[in-house]
Amino acid sequence: MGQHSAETASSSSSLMTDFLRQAGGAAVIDGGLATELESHGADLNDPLWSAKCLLSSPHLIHRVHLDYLEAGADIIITASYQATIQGFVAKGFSKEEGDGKILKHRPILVAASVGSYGAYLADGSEYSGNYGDAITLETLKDFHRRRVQVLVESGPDLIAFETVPNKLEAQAYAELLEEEDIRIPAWFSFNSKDGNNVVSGDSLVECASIAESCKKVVAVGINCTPPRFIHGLILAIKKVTTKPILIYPNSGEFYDATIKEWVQNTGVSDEDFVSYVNNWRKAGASLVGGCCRTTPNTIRAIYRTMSNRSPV
Ligand SMILES: C[S+](C)CC[C@H](N)C(=O)O
Ligand SMILES: N[C@@H](CCS)C(=O)O
Ligand SMILES: [Zn+2]
Repeated sequence: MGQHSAETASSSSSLMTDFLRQAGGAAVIDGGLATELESHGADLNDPLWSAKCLLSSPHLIHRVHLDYLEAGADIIITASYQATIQGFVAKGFSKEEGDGKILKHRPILVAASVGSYGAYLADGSEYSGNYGDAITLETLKDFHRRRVQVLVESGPDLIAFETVPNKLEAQAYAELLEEEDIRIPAWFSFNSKDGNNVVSGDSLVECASIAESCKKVVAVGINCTPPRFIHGLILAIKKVTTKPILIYPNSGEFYDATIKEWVQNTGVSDEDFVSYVNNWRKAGASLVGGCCRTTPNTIRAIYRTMSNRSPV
């Protein structure tokens, strides 16, 4: 490893720990972006899902990011989850456009979202992680390569590889970060539907170990997963990582991909969601927020609960 890349690796690895130290030992991540876009009237029944608003209503995205910052989020995640080169080309675009960067009034990190190949399929495959034998490590690296480069060129503080459903995609991201010599640190966030493995059935511990061994990864954790599973998942991740642990669960509701709606009205209320937060912190999570079906109210409540932060 040359001197330059050694320096990069060390500045990458300190970004999150420095940020957490400054924030008092823990930080708040924002909540569901798509959920809020919908509640402001956006129709996300589209192959691009929330990324459709980058084209049709960027003012709404701006508004939702500000709402989350006002609610207390220290880290906001961009609308690029389902923004893929292939998805925009299918809409008749060739090559253009990037994300704007929000003005910082206090230390804030902007995390560029990268949703999985399954998210691009727009059929809920990010909750199965079953891509079939035709999809190989190389396919996945090639699928993500250019979009990751485009996101990096837009200057985010972090790349958020989120809702990662299987081990193959985690491996693809880790190799891509190295091959493309990406200088922006990343987090890996997996999802689970059994509180034990990631959604494909691959071992969470093995997935988290891939994140652990990648120098460019500065935090590892779980998102878009029911709150009731989170405590056990944190304990599992803790066995294999020294990196900060992040969690941003969904409300606990179920996504029906055929009708593209959240169908069970049995989600966890904001109060209940927040009642978990101290336990998650004690279990070892230092970054806490919300994913689908959580709102600025959820984040405000998390922020209040975490206001007496102490180093972990
Ligand atoms: C995290 S899920 C709710 C995202 C949407 C899905 N990829 C779809 O397009 O239906
Ligand atoms: N960042 C995305 C996550 C989807 S699982 C969103 O909040 O809409
Ligand atoms: Zn989600």
